[in-house]
Amino acid sequence: MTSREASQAPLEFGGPLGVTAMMVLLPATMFHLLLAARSGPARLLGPPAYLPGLEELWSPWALSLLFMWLGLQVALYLLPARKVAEGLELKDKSRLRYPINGFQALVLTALLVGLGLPAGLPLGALPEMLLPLAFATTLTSFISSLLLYAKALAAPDSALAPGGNSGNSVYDFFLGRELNPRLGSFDFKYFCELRPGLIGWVFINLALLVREAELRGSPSLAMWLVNGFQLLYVGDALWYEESVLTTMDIIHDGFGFMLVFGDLAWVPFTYSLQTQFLLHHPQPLGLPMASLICLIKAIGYYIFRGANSQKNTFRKNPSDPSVAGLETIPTATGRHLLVSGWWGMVRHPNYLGDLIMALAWSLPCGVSHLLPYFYLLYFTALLVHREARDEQQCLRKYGRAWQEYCKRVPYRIIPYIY
Ligand SMILES: NC(=O)C1=CN([C@@H]2O[C@H](COP(=O)(O)OP(=O)(O)OC[C@H]3O[C@@H](n4cnc5c(N)ncnc54)[C@H](OP(=O)(O)O)[C@@H]3O)[C@@H](O)[C@H]2O)C=CC1
Ligand SMILES: CC(C)=CCC[C@@H](C)[C@H]1CC=C2C3=C(CC[C@@]21C)[C@@]1(C)CC[C@H](O)C(C)(C)[C@@H]1CC3
Repeated sequence: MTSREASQAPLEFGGPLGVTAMMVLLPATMFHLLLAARSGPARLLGPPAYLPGLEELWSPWALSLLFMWLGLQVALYLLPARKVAEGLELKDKSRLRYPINGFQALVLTALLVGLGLPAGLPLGALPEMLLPLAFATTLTSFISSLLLYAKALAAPDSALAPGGNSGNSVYDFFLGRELNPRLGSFDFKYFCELRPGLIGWVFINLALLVREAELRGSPSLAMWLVNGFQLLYVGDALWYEESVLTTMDIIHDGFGFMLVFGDLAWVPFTYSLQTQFLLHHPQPLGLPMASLICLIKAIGYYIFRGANSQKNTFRKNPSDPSVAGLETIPTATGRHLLVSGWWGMVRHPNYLGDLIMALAWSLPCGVSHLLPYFYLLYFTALLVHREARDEQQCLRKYGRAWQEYCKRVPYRIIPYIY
């Protein structure tokens, strides 16, 4: 698509007004959740228990800690990788190369933290710093997005993202003008999508567990479960790091405020909401209920991993024995669409598995409060919207073959319901 064609593409997220509202509402929601989790009533809806002053939000220490963390993750990204993968073909027919060493970065970070703890690393003090850390990360996200936008103004047409190149500067700042901003071989979007925020989320969870042990003698079963489930999710994302190269975020979306803030701030500070809630609102959890929750998580993970792996294997090598027997329909592009197996059940089985896992992350927090279910509610909205965006893109890509697929597999995410 030329930049002129792209500028005529329909605007998403409600256009410039919609994205302006999101740039205010997303950080405001994140701070509301951080404050609500530590307040007595822990209300999801309604005004915050109190409004923090600037002295509670701004801390040079938090900013230094954030930069040390980003520096560590950059250093780990630059270490030799077990594999270098190629991305999908770009407009100019070239392919970018990406290091596959995210899991290694997680393990090395864990080793460093593990060695640091007996040497006096005050991990249990981190929960007290969440508010200033989130503030520093939000400021950093705004400034980095501005720098990325300025960099993109000088980028050639072929480097622009299909969506974020409308000509409206507010809209393009939010969606991101450039598809794959890089400094040399360092890829900002790929780095941010899987490293500082995702790995940061695991260590924020761990810090909350350590703090609970300091306060109450030992971590609760609920805290162990949420930590374990979310560690599995992040470990899985990094183990299968290469599959992120075919997601909408990497191949379609530019790198603007939405993904910068989403990756760096939203993921670590709001996805850890359940463990934040549990620190301040301990919940009793018996073994029978814990076993049931583990079963729900296992079912969700089975569907999520099965569906994602089936599609990735099929896209890489359709004659792989694990997918060769599946029924498919041809498309004019030469590619095929799966119509049996996981992708014959609903059109987004991976979303279904992800949503079931999201439920399992909230259940250990009991049913007395709505707050720990925020992730499930937000994630449902995000996936319903994402599914609609993906359908539009697939319809454009595959035309009649996509319509045929929709006829053969009429449900989007939940069999017989939606
Ligand atoms: N925790 C979080 O915050 C988030 C998690 N996620 C998770 O990320 C994962 C990836 O999601 P996402 O990037 O949205 O998209 P998907 O992995 O669902 O990929 C969609 C693409 O798959 C291909 N496809 C669709 N149907 C078929 C079919 N029948 N046969 C073969 N290929 C098909 C199409 O691309 P093509 O044909 O070009 O290959 C389509 O564009 C999901 O598990 C999701 O739940 C996503 C967003 C946020
Ligand atoms: C509301 C808001 C700030 C929107 C930005 C959305 C981002 C938070 C998400 C967009 C796509 C994402 C993905 C993951 C995390 C959340 C964001 C960045 C992901 C890395 C989570 C782990 C998964 O296994 C995944 C690798 C498939 C996934 C990729 C998409």
